[in-house]
Amino acid sequence: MPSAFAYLTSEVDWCEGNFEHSEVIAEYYNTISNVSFFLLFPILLYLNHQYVQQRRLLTQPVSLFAGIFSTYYHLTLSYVGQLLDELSILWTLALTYTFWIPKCYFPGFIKDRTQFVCLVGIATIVCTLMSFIKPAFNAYLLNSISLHLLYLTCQELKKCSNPRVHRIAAFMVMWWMLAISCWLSDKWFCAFWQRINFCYLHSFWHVLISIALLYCCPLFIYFDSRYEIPAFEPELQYWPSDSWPIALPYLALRTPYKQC
Ligand SMILES: CCCCCCCC/C=C\CCCCCCCC(=O)N[C@@H](CO)[C@H](O)/C=C/CCCCCCCCCCCCC
Ligand SMILES: [Ca+2]
Ligand SMILES: [Zn+2]
Repeated sequence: MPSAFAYLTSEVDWCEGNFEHSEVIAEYYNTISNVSFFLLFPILLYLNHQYVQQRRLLTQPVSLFAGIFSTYYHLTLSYVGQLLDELSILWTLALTYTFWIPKCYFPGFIKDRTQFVCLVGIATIVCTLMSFIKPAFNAYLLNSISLHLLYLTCQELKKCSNPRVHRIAAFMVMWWMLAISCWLSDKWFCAFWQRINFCYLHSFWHVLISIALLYCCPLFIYFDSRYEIPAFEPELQYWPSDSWPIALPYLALRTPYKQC
């Protein structure tokens, strides 16, 4: 029986041909496209430094682990690589949920954040154990979390008339839809993509979901700051400037309201 660390032992093999461009890298483009995850964290940290200073909180460092393990997974297509890839995403999402879900979205039977942390902890442990049984199924489960994030976004948008916030949410949804279409298409229609010799959709997914997160994170920290740091006025802005055709959204915290 091959070791769980051995090449090509993972349950899922993506559409890109294996060892086509290198003798050591199983899926070349799927591996190098992970660079987008490594760029994500420093960009978010740099742009949203005011928020980080105030809240002393940003779980995005964990997205670096997602990048490292995703690189290892596509490089080897090993069973351990697949597990680490999924578990790093699962635990990043769990951390994000425990810190950022506003209290008003807790289930009715939950009284405070401590109880909510316990609930998320139990769900995460169950999903971690499930990963060992059927890692391929867990990938669908992880993607379905995006639907819950979408629901939360809709609920928050109902309470907010700021057109900038609505615009950033619309861009986030657009990038996410492009990303998820690539992920699903690579999985389900691989025979078609092989026929036309274009098997790179999973690497497109890596880049597109990173772009979606560039919109998702400022948006969610904007919602969070309205609940948790009411002394500041949050404002979504674009770097380097609003007028540039390509610009990155970030959260600026305006000077505290004057207290009488
Ligand atoms: C401050 C608020 C932040 C909000 C949410 C941020 C959550 C960040 C969580 C995790 C980082 C995601 C890193 C993705 C790594 C993907 C690696 C990968 O491609 N793995 C595949 C195998 O190679 C695997 O099949 C993929 C599994 C599914 C991953 C699902 C990730 C969902 C991330 C949520 C994105 C939300 C975007 C907008 C939603 C409307
Ligand atoms: Ca492959
Ligand atoms: Zn991947």
